[in-house]
Amino acid sequence: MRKQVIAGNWKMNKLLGESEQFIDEVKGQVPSADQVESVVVAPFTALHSLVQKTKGTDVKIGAQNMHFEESGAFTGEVSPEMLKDIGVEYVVLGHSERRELFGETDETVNKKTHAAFKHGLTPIVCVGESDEQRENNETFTVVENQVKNALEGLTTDQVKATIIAYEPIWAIGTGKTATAADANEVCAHVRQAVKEFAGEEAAEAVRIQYGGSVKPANVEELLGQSDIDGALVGGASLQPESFLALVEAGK
Ligand SMILES: O=C[C@H](O)COP(=O)(O)O
Repeated sequence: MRKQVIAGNWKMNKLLGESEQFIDEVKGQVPSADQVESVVVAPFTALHSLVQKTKGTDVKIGAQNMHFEESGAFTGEVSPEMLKDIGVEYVVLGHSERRELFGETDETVNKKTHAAFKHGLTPIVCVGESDEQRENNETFTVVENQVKNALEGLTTDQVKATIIAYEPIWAIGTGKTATAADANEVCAHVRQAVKEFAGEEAAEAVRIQYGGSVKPANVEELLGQSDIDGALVGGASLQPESFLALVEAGK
């Protein structure tokens, strides 16, 4: 049985004080990390403080992106070592908004995934199709290629430790959620792609989240699906009570 992982991706929201207040409200309320992984993926500006505030609690902290290089002339970027140095444990890679708006590619996602493991960070690798690709019945091909390109060169153990987030672009921030059955069908195809790429053991171990307008009203049905092992949540993760409802559903 795979442990569910619920990650709240705040995107470009919350000032430092708001971030700290959120953690103060949830850190003693989330279920044990033995039951469900509760991850807050905050802006860079809050990461150090939130890591300090969550030490010894069941709340884990993640970053929304990072570079793959160790250091150098990459203005505006943050290195894997910088995240590890302040105690960040997870990093979201290849989010569709970074692919669409900031030129992220399968190649850079793969380099970043390798860099994450090199520095002891758990990658949450995002894949998902556009509305047009869905209309053209290209969903399976798109996500399969993104998965295999992201995992290229990883060891079996690294694949097993990777979290893959299936996020249909047309469901992100739109209020349109894939039906649980449709989401599960694609997540099962992602798992099959992992099996073909890295074998049965890796396919059974890898955790696959669904993301795209997840909220307390629909999370139970989604997490009850055979091939969905968690959720990557945007809007509904910004409020403490909503976030707590989401992680409770993951127990
Ligand atoms: O990273 C989170 C996804 O983009 C989903 O965002 P959303 O829950 O606001 O649709």
